[in-house]
Amino acid sequence: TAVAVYRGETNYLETKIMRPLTSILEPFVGGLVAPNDKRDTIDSKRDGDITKTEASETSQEPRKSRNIEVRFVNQWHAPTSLFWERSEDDWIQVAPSIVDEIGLGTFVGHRFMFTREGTRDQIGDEVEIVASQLVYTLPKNAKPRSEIDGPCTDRYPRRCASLAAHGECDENPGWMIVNCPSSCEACELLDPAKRCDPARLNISLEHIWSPGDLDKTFERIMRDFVHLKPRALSKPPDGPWLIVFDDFISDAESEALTRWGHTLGFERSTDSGVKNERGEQTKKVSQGRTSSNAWCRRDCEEDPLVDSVYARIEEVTQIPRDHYESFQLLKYDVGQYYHTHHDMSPRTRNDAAGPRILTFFLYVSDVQEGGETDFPRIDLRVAPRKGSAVLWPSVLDRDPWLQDPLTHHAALPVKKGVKYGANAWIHARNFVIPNKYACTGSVA
Ligand SMILES: O=C(O)CCC(=O)C(=O)O
Ligand SMILES: [Fe+2]
Repeated sequence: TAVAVYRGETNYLETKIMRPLTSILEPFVGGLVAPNDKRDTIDSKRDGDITKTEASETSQEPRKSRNIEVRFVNQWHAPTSLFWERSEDDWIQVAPSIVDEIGLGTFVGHRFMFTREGTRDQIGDEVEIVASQLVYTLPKNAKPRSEIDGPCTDRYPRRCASLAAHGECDENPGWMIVNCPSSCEACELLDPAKRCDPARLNISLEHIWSPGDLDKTFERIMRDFVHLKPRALSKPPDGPWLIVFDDFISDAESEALTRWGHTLGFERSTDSGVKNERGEQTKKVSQGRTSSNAWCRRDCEEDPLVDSVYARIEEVTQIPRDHYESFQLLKYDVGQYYHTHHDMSPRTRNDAAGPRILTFFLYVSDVQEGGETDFPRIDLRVAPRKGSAVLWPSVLDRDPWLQDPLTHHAALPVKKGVKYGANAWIHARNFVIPNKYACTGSVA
């Protein structure tokens, strides 16, 4: 098996190298997944992606016998990510951040490319591994492909044409416009200002809450959902609302969420950086957050045991589910944590979906020791207990466009056991439509 050396993150990369084929093109665009490639006909719907990738790995078997270890050197002015070609015109990220260089196990004939860190923005040319060369350098003066090919060029020349012919420009417009603008004849929509204009997306500019609605929502929850055993650890006027539900999800629901996390594959959590000119948010391996996570989309979201959790959150918050991000499933091993942060970034006020206004955090497992959610500014800690949940606002009652700084929080390190959790983030406006059009960089 390949041995990876990656700036102290050996485990992460080893995992990626040993099973790169289990994760589909997820990291390319904030919140979006590549459409299933229609060239492969897949009978099993649920496990379609996995079936497909296993098959393509087998077909590469003979090439793997020519394993070599090589170094990739980044002399470009900014950090880059590295992608392999998994099968013809189908690329997958294998190294999220190369500041100077990394070593990787690979095989002769394998093709790779560098991209701008955390995006699919190709920098320089594609290169093929040859037996006589052990070092591959991205030069200082390498140019983004978009500068050479023109701004409106497909990133996957063959695949884009095929996907467009199968209607994916309408089915999956965000990923398709960003990656296949030429095949979708959508050059003008590459510009996020145009693509994400709320008027074009036909979404209301209104905030779901008027001033005063936040307090009313929490008061109603305390009054009407006694069977979920809500306890207000903090409430106005002494502090922000912070409600723990001792009984929020069933064992079956908890187990379904954990199972989905493993099926989809937990990957090291990322921070989001700047947006590029196509509106893609760059992603960096997070320093402040050492957990791993997976996004519950598609089949996961449709699982009745996940659907029922969504339905309960809708009932409790009275905010429709098209304001929610997909569940972010989290896993913390011993020593892993998330430093103090806020879930709502003030700059998201201008996003089509508006800022996050509520966090529903689900505790999906018991933890033997550690792993509390800590709210340092109000001196409160919530210990994880399987089936419980905590709910807090990210914004202020008197002006729900503004961040409430008192709900900064952290996940304290797990000391013993494994912690599983799930975030449901709720936005001021419709999230689903902007997300479909690649207008919600801020997924993680
Ligand atoms: O794990 C926790 O307790 C909190 C996680 C969190 O704050 C987040 O993912 O934004
Ligand atoms: Fe958080």
